[in-house]
Parts: sequence; C-alpha cells; structure tokens
Amino acid sequence: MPLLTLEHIRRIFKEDSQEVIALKDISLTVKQGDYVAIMGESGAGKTTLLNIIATLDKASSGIIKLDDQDLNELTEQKAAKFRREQLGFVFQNFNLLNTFNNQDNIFLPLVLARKTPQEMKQRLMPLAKQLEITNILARYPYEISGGQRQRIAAARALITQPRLLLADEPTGALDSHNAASLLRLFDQVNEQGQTILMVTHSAVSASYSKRTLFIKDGVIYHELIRGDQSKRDYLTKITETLTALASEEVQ
Ligand SMILES: Nc1ncnc2c1ncn2[C@@H]1O[C@H](COP(=O)(O)OP(=O)(O)OP(=O)(O)O)[C@@H](O)[C@H]1O
Repeated sequence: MPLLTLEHIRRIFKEDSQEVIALKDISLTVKQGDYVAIMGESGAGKTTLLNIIATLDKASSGIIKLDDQDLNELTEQKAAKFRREQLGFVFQNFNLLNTFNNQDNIFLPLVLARKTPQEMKQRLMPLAKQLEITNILARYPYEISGGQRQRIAAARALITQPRLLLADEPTGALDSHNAASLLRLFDQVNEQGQTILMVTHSAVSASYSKRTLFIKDGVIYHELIRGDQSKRDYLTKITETLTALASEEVQ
C-alpha cells in the first residue's frame, strides 16, 4: 500500500468574484522510502500542493490519504496532532526560535508530544552525531552558520521519526557547499528508510531524489525517474525538462 495517495486533487482559490485554479487535477502516489522532488515555475502550484499534503490547507475536491488516514476529514485539532506526530518539516528559512538554544529547538516537537527528558536525549544523541551538530547544541540559532542552522532544523524534523519528511526549498538559503552537505544528509536518511518529498527550484537539489515531478498549470506535466542513471545523467534530464517547460512558455 502506498504511504501517500492523492487522487484528482483540485484547489481553487476564490478572490472577490475571481477564481484561481492553483491545482487542476493532481494524482500521485508516494511509497514508503521514496524520495520525490517537485519542480515547476513560479505559480505552478507547488506550495499549494505541499500545503495540502502538510494539512495546512484543504483541497477543494479529490482524495488525499496518508496510510489509511483521509487528510481532508481531519478537524483542525486532529490535523495539528497529525502534523506533530507524522510529519517533519524543513523550510528555506529554517524557522528556528532564537529564544531557545539549538537543543531545545530540536526537542520542541518532543516536548509537545510529552516525551520524557530521558527519551529526548536518547533520540538526540545518534541524530546529533550523524548531523555533526553535537558541539553546537548548547549555542543559539543566531550563534551558528546558515548551514548549521539547516542541520539543526533537519534534526528537529527527524527527531520525531516522521512518516514523511516535507522540505520546501531546503537549500534555498544555503551556498553550494552547505546545500550539498544537506542533500547528502537527506540521501543518508532516505537510505535508512525515511520518505522525503521536497519542493525545489534547484535542478541540482532535485538530482539527489529518486523521482522528479514537474508541475505546470496545476497538473503533473512530466515525471522523471532516476533508476540506475548516474546523478549527472539524471541532472541533465532534469535540466532539459526545465528548458522544455520554459520554452513552451515562450511559444
Ligand atoms: N491564498 C491564495 N489566494 C489566492 N490565490 C492563491 C493563493 N495561494 C496561491 N494562489 C495562486 O495559486 C497559484 C499557485 O500558487 P503556488 O504558491 O502554489 O505556486 P508555486 O508553484 O509554489 O510558486 P513559487 O515557486 O513562486 O512559490 C498561483 O497563481 C497563486 O497566485
């Protein structure tokens, strides 16, 4: 059974008397252990799609399920619990709290889930080692670099052992060195079984994924599967698809 199923998802925003069709008809399935990149030009509907999967927004019509849970039917309170327990988020701008030190930022979702301090420490230790953040846990977010901040944010997303990791432009604020380091980390956790769905404008970032979906005008326009290709060949295909998408725009 797929982890995530979307069937004919449609999202229409009503503004005054105007209707904006952000998502026209999106169907997709994501299996446990998959790593999916979502690309598309500005306004294509990527954020809308991510928000619906994240239960931050509701589809106008269509079916969306994670495991057997119908996400359209969650009340706001249940959706908040669902987000806390089943999802991990990594954003472009890190979203860390400057009034908490890094360790407390990472612990936040576990505090909300009422885990014991002992369990929090037990979960953090191996994760901190893997993310190479052990020596910066006592510092505050404003005392570390952007790349380190994103690793703290990744630790906060992963510490709940989420069913699905959602990343929105996770490398957007990072230089190429730090971006590569975060993407290698995503690779590692994906190899360990973590399912990842990442929205990105970066072809290089997408080339780390197993599948890339291209969204245009609210539909999935094309899909590339990495398969046995090298990262370089996959990257070339992603870039070519983006060029084809953009040139259609010009015609
Ligand atoms: N709350 C809203 N009210 C009205 N229209 C909206 C709303 N949110 C998004 N839209 C419209 O829906 C369409 C899709 O927007 P969305 O933000 O999903 O695109 P995107 O692919 O994420 O773009 P970007 O790459 O620039 O972030 C756009 O035309 C946008 O203007």
